[in-house]
Amino acid sequence: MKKSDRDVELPVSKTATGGELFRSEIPEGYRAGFASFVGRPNAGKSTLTNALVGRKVAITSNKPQTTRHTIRGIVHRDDAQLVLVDTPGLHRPRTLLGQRLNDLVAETLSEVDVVGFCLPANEKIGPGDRFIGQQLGLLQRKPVVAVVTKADLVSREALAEQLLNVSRLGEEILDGGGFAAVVPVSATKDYQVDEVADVLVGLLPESPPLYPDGELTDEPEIKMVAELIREAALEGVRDELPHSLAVVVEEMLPREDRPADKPLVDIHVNLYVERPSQKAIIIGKGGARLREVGSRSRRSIEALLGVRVFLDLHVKVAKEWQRDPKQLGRLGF
Ligand SMILES: Nc1nc2c(ncn2[C@@H]2O[C@H](COP(=O)(O)OP(=O)(O)OP(=O)(O)O)[C@@H](O)[C@H]2O)c(=O)[nH]1
Repeated sequence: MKKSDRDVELPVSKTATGGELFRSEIPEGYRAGFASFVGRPNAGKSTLTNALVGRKVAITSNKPQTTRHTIRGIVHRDDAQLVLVDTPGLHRPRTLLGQRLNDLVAETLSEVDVVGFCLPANEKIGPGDRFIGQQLGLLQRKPVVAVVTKADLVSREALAEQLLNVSRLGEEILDGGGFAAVVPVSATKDYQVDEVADVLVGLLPESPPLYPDGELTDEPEIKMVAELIREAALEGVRDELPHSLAVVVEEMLPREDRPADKPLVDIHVNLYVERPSQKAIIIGKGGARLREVGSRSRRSIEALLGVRVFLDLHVKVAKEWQRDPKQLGRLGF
């Protein structure tokens, strides 16, 4: 047994959700690395990520130096640690053009160990898939696993046919033998989710864990929650609110008097903007936008924490907070 260099001696720690997340022994043959799901919108990437990460989630916002991408979740297993990250270039190819896309693809090449290319079982392979596939073709020697999602929506025959079509696509777009594997999955019916994890883990390098299990404390958990809310709040209004939004989790506590099998975490959050006009943007007409931000981020927070969450969002104006060191400190910058 060997220990990771980074596996610092921490006391056994409990998260806000009660999970025990410390492990000091690393078995022989342990694998760890980064994977990223790509695929056109609606392909099932997020649902699969959530299903994989499930309750075993450990959240951390301490990004290791090897990646600048957002960590969606970490699958901790006895034999491996699979870190699921976003690769923006492949995620939303249509918003990027030419060189920039190529750069992002090259960046991905150096930063993830394996790519999971999601293709829905119930939809024909289309130009969007092909486009992403071609970009993946530029990732020389990077294993690409084709994940045929939403397998529950089609018959066995249709699934078999789609698997064949996907394999053919792999041979067409990837040099040297196509996809490393083609795996059907249903994230909502929990069919083959572990299989997807096994295949991805099998393609990771042997390595000690990138994130010590025991590192998880409430602090990075809170940062991650803030990051998720910030992302949801900026969705679609990034241009109007470039860097003017700070999210502060004021309190995150398990609610008392809940049955043990139905825990609930209360999260109180302030969103700070610089101007009243920005506040209006965040809140939206009749509060509609803020409600949407709340429900969208609540879903991802619940997936990450593995518990139900009550999310209480407030928007406040903190004038010119970016230029005021005192305010910056208070807002966690
Ligand atoms: N029946 C079924 N539906 C699924 C499955 N996985 C995802 N879906 C549904 O497909 C839709 C899209 O899933 P997402 O996981 O949001 O897809 P995505 O690829 O992350 O989408 P973007 O964020 O737009 O890129 C949602 O309505 C899911 O509920 C599955 O295994 N079975």
